[in-house]
Amino acid sequence: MSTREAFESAKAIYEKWGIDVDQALEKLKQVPISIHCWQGDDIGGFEVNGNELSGGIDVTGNYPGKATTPEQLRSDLETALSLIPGKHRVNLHSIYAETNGEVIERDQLEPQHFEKWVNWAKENGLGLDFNPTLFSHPKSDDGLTLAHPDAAIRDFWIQHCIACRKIGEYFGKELGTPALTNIWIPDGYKDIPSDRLTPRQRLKDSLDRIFEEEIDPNYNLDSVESKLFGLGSEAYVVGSHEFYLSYALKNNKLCLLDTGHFHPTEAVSNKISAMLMFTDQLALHVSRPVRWDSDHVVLLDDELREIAHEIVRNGALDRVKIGLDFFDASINRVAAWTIGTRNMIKALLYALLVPSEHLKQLQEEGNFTERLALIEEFKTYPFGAIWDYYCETMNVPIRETWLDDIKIYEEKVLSQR
Ligand SMILES: C[C@H](O)[C@H](O)[C@@H](O)C(=O)CO
Ligand SMILES: [Mn+2]
Repeated sequence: MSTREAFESAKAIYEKWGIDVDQALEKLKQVPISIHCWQGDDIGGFEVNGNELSGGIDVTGNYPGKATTPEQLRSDLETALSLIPGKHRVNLHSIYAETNGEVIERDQLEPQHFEKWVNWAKENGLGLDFNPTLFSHPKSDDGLTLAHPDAAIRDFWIQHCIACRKIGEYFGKELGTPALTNIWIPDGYKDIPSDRLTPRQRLKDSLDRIFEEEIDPNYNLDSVESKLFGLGSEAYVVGSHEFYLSYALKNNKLCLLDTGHFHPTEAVSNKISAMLMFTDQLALHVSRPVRWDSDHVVLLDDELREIAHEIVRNGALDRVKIGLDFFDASINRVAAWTIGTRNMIKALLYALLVPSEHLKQLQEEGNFTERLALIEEFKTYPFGAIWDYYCETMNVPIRETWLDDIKIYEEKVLSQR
């Protein structure tokens, strides 16, 4: 049976439930996923005076072929993008600046240092998102940045974040789609703090200064990313969820939820509807924590599907900015991007192919037996045939055939590095 024939027969099965499969595929095409560049080089970046990764995050593994130049990273991203259906975005960190061999301190970064990324994004029809980098730097060695007791250090990082918002604005102007500039800081303490308030007051003050200048939201949007703990900030993180949720709501910023930044039984899927009642937009870093914030490659697991259900059935595909955040150096890095991003898209498609209105109605009627029965039966509906057809019509390999492309790329390119 051809992919098309399998699709037609699967489509008829979904249509019995009133699901418009063609419309679902059209919707899916419009959803950009922000793919994080840092999976390609283990969050190394290209600073001339680059430092070891710090900030309480860690990448493990030494699979050969990591990108060590911007050209290599872009080529790896292009390969991954050729295996992922749809038009997407690439998420950069400030450490990916290209400064022609010159040392440019982070507070001095300018749009010109990202001109090559912008030209590349234009050539490839991509949007760009951005992040100031407040780690892997001598001025963050003690694990404090925007909440640092030393005003000079705080000032340095404030200026860095201001510079990054201008770079985000430049991305948005050049590419015709607003950049999401996301602030995540490592600040916290390893052991029980004697004062939780003062660092939070300093963080609030720093953020107020960073966001003082209004930037047209058509060009740049700001988000703030919370965390529960990190290596070295086990007892206390200044930018906790409650801190940033409150800050974002009060200051009209996007609150960014990283799926690895909560207690192990706390689900981000359960937060989305609650937050969407009080905010226009929110942002995600979809990741996979294994026992800790380990940033494993995203799987098509229950929680990913639940996140997708919450976005789709609440009509929030344009209100939730979906970004990815994982880094696994123990496997082929291009494959890691491909697996994780395809899974995110699969989850959205899965959610688009569920009779959500009917399931909502069953719940309203208190018919929990039928609700559970249908949710479970839909798991073995011929979803794969619709996914294959989507991949084929979007000109990317179907099922696992993309692995052949990865093997060729590994042999010809990655293994030669
Ligand atoms: C590199 C990223 O900015 C970083 O992973 C951050 O988003 C995070 O999640 C830290 O735990
Ligand atoms: Mn994150």
